[in-house]
Amino acid sequence: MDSEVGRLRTVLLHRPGNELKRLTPRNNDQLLFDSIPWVDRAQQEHDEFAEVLRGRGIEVLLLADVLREALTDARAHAAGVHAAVDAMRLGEELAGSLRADLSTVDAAALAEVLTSGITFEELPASRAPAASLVRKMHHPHDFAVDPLPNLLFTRDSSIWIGDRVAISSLAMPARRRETALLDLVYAYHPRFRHAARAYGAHSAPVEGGDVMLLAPGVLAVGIGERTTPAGAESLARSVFADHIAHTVLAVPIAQARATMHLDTVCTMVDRDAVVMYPLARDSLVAYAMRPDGEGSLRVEGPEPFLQAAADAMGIEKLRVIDTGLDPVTAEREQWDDGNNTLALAPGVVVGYERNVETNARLEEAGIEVLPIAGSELGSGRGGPRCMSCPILRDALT
Ligand SMILES: NC(=O)NCCC[C@H](N)C(=O)O
Repeated sequence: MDSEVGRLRTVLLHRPGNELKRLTPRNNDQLLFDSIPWVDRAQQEHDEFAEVLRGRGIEVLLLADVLREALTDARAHAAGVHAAVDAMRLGEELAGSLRADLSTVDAAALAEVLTSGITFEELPASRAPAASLVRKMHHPHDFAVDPLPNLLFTRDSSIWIGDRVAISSLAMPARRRETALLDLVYAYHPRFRHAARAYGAHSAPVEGGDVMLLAPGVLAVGIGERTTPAGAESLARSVFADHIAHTVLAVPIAQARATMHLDTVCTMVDRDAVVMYPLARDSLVAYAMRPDGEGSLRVEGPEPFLQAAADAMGIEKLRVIDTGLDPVTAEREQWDDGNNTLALAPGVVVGYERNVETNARLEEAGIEVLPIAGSELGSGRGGPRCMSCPILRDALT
């Protein structure tokens, strides 16, 4: 895959499941949701999103399916149990007994534990109550295995670049275990087990929402709340070593919840066009990393992002679709992921229907917007791009 906008062929989504039912007003901040979603409606909205993609001939893979299928491999099952049970949290006694229990469950049940977590109350009653201080002292509703409600945002946890997949190293504690799940899927699912890797899940943090394939050979990487300079450098070294990119632009973004990833302020909507939060337009800068020809990097800049991007892409100008919004509407629609579109082909994007003004300006500029509902999906602060991991796109010709 070499761009953001080549015709999309295969995409990985996660239909939100029981893990969203774990969210409460006490834990939603820590679990990175801004409110408590109505789960049935979120699922309905997500089904509609998937249908829009299927309706355009795109193959939709669901994470729960590929995870379950991967876990039918005994090695994956063992790795899944290992990833679920944290002896530092549970103590040796309880960790040992939970490991023994999970080793006997089938792939579907293990997948459910890995995604939805398990509370102390849900642990088998017979397990180590006398020998486990941890079990006795925890509140029954505490998590023995944390749920992963942010699996919904498949964009962030793995990234396809060229014919390689990079498993992200996620920055926030609430998302770190997603790495292990995606690693299982790519290592053991028959469809993926021969996929070559890029970067390395144990490197410094890079999240997929920060990584943008501006053009064949050209990446932009947001640096902010999630992706660190060290992470961007690791990714650059890896893609240069594999000859799948010649330029990586590191783009500092505000370290704030509203702008947690580069794709919250900017996404590509055509080969040479982006939709961008107006305040970012003139303020974004980029540091350009290129191979120095001797196995290391050369870093230049900073210079204005739009110029650096156009130069690296070999075009005269990267068009910014001017949403022309007043500052208040722009801020509201940015918060509601108006700039977070998913391109299905050059000039065709999916966007949340609620961003009426942004979508109207995109249409005026000749971009076809396929609207989807997102009132509940958006409670985790992510739009169509965040909720999708493209696996295969046609090459840009
Ligand atoms: N690419 C994205 O911007 N993803 C959105 C992730 C939202 C999720 N609740 C998070 O805070 O990580």
